[in-house]
Amino acid sequence: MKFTKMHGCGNDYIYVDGSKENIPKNRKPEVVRQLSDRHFGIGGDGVIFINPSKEADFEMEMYNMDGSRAEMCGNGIRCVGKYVYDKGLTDKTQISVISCGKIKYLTLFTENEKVLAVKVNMGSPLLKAEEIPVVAGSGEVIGERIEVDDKEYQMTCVSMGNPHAVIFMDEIAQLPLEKIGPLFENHVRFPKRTNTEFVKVLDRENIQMRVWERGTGETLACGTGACAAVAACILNGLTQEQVTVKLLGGSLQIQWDRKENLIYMTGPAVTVFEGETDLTISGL
Ligand SMILES: N[C@@H](CCC[C@H](N)C(=O)O)C(=O)O
Repeated sequence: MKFTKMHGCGNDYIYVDGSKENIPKNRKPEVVRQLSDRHFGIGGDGVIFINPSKEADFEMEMYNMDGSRAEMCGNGIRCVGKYVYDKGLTDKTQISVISCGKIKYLTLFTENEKVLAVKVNMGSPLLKAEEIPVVAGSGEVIGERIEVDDKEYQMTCVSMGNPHAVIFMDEIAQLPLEKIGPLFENHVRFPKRTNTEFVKVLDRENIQMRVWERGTGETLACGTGACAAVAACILNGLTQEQVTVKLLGGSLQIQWDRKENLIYMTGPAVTVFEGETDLTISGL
């Protein structure tokens, strides 16, 4: 099986051309776990299949490291844009990509025929509790109390197609994410589990963020998480509409255009290496 290893701000995935590599859908979770393993596989935060689509230019089929499917992936979709352009699968610099039935629109920024950065219209954030989903009284979950490991936190919940709980903190550098991350992810209030963003507001234009991702653990960056964090900042009156999100692996520019109610994400997309792997080890 041929693959390309790519990352966006250090959030690294294994990219596979689904039109060429025919892996049965029911075997994908197991193959994903094996390929993502950083000791016994290629290593990555998960696997993304790029498939043909009738509704959009391309389809993104995204899996977390544990083999679970995710509805959307912000860093991943920028790399999909780079993959299809750099490999000549399109010559357009404005493309559409569908994931789990939702179409996103990408603008590709190129230099010397290669994509360096991508701006994505990530659509409107969903704020109603049942849309996220989070167990709460009806309406939006903004600065609501949640108890984790005998400690009280205030969370703001946002769906960017996938679920996010945003927690504001004065300090995040020393936070024991390995301990508290899984407790948020699997908390009884999140029926589909959750991604959790721990955010320190630096000023009205800059925030710092660490993330515990559903199905993967702590990653160096999360694009949908950065969008959710900025939406949460604005809902809590903490920042302006255009914000730089500083993550462990780099920075993303996020804008929530309140008039159009659309979130735009701009950031890098990088190819690390290409290779071929023998899938017979997983019995295929
Ligand atoms: N890292 C991604 C999000 C990947 C999916 C997430 N773990 C989930 O299960 O929802 C991003 O950049 O958005």
